[in-house]
Amino acid sequence: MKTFDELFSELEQRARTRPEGSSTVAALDAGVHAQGKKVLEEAGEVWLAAEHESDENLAEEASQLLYRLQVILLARGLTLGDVYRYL
Ligand SMILES: N=c1c2ncn([C@@H]3O[C@H](COP(=O)(O)OP(=O)(O)OP(=O)(O)O)[C@@H](O)[C@H]3O)c2ncn1[C@@H]1O[C@H](COP(=O)(O)O)[C@@H](O)[C@H]1O
Repeated sequence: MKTFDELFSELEQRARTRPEGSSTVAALDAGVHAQGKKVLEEAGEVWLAAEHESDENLAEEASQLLYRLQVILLARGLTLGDVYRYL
């Protein structure tokens, strides 16, 4: 189990070190268009899970949306601090 901030630190490290087989490196290399599509896809899956699926499925879809959101932020070089200042 990890927190949102811990996941972001892990993804920053993946972006820096670019290990073989990392899905984050592949997602970063895919570009902003593909990254944005994934954000929308996972957001839709969260919505559908909230309307029709179990709590467990909703939690899993939410985790994927958080991951995809972090990827798109990271690709633009933003930090979580850049986002948190608006919360
Ligand atoms: N939390 C996630 C995470 N959530 C989702 N995903 C990616 O999203 C995919 C599932 O998304 P989809 O439902 O769209 O499935 P899909 O369409 O079959 O997947 P693709 O064809 O798009 O690869 C997974 O196969 C992963 O590639 C994630 N990939 C990585 N993480 C975490 O990120 C960290 C770094 O991971 P790596 O970069 O892979 O080392 C680790 O802590 C991982 O647990």
